[in-house]
Amino acid sequence: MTLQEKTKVVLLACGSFNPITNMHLRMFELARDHLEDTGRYRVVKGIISPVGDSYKKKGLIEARHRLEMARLATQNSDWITVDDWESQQPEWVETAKVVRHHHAELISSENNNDDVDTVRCGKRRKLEKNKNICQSSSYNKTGADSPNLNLLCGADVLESFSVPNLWKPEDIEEIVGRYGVACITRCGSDPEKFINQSDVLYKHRKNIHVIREWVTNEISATHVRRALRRRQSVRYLLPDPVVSYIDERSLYSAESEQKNADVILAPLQRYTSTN
Ligand SMILES: Nc1ncnc2c1ncn2[C@@H]1O[C@H](COP(=O)(O)OP(=O)(O)OP(=O)(O)O)[C@@H](O)[C@H]1O
Ligand SMILES: NC(=O)c1ccc[n+]([C@@H]2O[C@H](COP(=O)(O)O)[C@@H](O)[C@H]2O)c1
Repeated sequence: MTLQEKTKVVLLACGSFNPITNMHLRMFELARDHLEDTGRYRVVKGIISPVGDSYKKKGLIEARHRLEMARLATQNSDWITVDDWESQQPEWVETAKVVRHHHAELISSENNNDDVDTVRCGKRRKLEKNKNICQSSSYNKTGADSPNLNLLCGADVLESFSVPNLWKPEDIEEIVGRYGVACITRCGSDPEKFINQSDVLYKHRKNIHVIREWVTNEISATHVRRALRRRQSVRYLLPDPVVSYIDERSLYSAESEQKNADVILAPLQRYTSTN
């Protein structure tokens, strides 16, 4: 299969990123290697979409800080970008809607003959140095193919599909059926078993790429926030500029961890109250 015949893929990661960790960045690299190793895909862009404040997760600090940390973490990447559309919405936005929004943006940039890879990240010059992406950009102009948008997530997110009142069944169907998922394994997770046990996931199993992280790695934002509250070092768990950003503003404390402590998570609130 020639480069031009491969399906272009854009990876979209939705999450709290409270704060962004090296594992969040590694997810993108793992997924790109895995998809490109199949010989069928060309990963042209990664998008990080931090959730808005109205998600109301316990300990969630303001989106402007989470966005800025994600921007600092990706400033040297030539393919991963940060997008603030989701976090700017006045209400919490379902992930299916976020995926739909980004897919519509991709299609519209294709139709406008924009470079899918560069249109919204403002890193045109840097990207043009990347031969692979340069070729894919010129290919876009022919309009010969349209990119796939895959939701990039950890296995915990996939497994959360079965939590009552957390996800609408039609949203799950849309995410896995229409777009597709790139799922990174986490300690204690068994995504293949989970897919087998779920009728909707099994039906769309060809759209779910399970990507094994062999170097089992439990860097989690929860662990990072805990270490910060205890004044322990988080260096090498987060990119250096993110560590400095947090330190300079003392972003995480016992007090910040109590944010939203008495509030119900937005999806639970939305779906429980409409039932
Ligand atoms: N160590 C990890 N291995 C695989 N996936 C991960 C890992 N850490 C985070 N992710 C994934 O990154 C995405 C965004 O993560 P998010 O910030 O919402 O979760 P988190 O790091 O687990 O945060 P928290 O600990 O605050 O719940 C999710 O899809 C999550 O599954
Ligand atoms: N029904 C839904 O669309 C739904 C439910 C729960 C979480 N999510 C999303 O999953 C992501 C990860 O959330 P957590 O940080 O809680 O694991 C967030 O972006 C959140 O918006 C979506």
